[in-house]
Amino acid sequence: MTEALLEVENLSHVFSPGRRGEVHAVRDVSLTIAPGETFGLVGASGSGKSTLGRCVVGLHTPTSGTVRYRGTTVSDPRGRRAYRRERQMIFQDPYASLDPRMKVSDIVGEGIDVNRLARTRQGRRDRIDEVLSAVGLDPAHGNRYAHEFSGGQRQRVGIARALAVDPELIVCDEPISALDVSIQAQVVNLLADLRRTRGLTYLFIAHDLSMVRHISDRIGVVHQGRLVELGPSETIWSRPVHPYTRSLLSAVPRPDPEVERHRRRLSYVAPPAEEQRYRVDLEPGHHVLVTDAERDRLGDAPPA
Ligand SMILES: Nc1ncnc2c1ncn2[C@@H]1O[C@H](COP(=O)(O)OP(=O)(O)OP(=O)(O)O)[C@@H](O)[C@H]1O
Repeated sequence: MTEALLEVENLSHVFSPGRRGEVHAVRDVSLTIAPGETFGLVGASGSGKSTLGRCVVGLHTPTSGTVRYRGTTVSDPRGRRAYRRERQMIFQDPYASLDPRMKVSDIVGEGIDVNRLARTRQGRRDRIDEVLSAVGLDPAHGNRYAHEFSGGQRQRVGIARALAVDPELIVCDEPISALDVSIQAQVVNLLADLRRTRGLTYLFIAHDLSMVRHISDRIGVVHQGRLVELGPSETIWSRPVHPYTRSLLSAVPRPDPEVERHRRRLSYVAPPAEEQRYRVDLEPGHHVLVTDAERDRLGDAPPA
C-alpha cells in the first residue's frame, strides 16, 4: 500500500464552553489520505467537517488525537509549523475569505512572501501571473480588488492563493456551495484539472453526496462529529450501509424512473451522541461506525 500523505488518528475537537456550553465538534475521527487521492467528506451542516479540515491544515489544534503529515506529527505545538506550506485550504465563502481592500496580486502574493518563495520582484510577479493563469484569470487583473470580481472569479482567486505556495494537500471546504449553480461545475472541473496537472491531493468537504461522488476516490460520511461510514466512492453511492448514509442518499433524486418509482425517503433517528459506537468492517476499505442496536439491524436495512 502507498504510504499515506495524511494520517488522522482518533482526532477530537471540543470548543470550550461558550453560551451553548461545550461543543464536541469532532469525535474520535481516524482516516488516511494517500498521495494524489481525493477524499470526499460529506455530512450535514454543523456535523464537524470544517473543524476537522481546519485541524488538518493547522488552523485548529485538536483537543486530542493526532494529525501526521508524511509521518511527522503536525498537530502538536512542536510540529505545528512543519509542512505548513504543503497544507492549504480553500474556504467556503469567497466573499468573506478574501480581504476586499487588498489587490488580488497581494492576496495571492502573501503566501509567497511569508514562505520566501521568490527571490526577486520579477520572480514574485511571474509566480503570481502563473497561478492566476492556471485558475483561468487574466494576470492583468492582479491589479484589481477582490470586491470587483464575481463569486466564481473570487473563488478562483482563493484557489490561486492556495496554489501560489505550491501545496501538496488542499482542504477544499465546500468551495462551490456559495456560488451560483451555473458556475459550480466550472469550479469543480477546474479543481479536477489542477489535481491532475499539479499532482494535488484533496480533502474535499461537501454536504452534497451526489457532487463529491464524481470527484472522490473515497468518501467519509460525518454525523454529529463522527465518521460513521467510510468506503470507496462508488460503494458509498450504490451500496451504503450506515442508516445515516442511507437516509442522505434517499434524499437524492435518481435519474432512473424505475428506481424513482420505488424510492422511499428514509429518516435517521440519531442515538444519543455519547452512546458507545463500534466499528464494523464490511469489506476491505469499507467500514461503518454503529451503536449496538444499529449493528443488530445492519443486515435488514431497506435499500436507499
Ligand atoms: N469557533 C467556534 N466556536 C464554537 N463552536 C464552533 C466554532 N466553530 C464551529 N463550532 C461548532 O462546531 C460544530 C461543528 O461545526 P463545523 O463548522 O465544523 O461543521 P460543518 O459540518 O463544517 O458545518 P457547515 O457545513 O455549516 O460549515 C457546530 O456545532 C458549530 O456550531
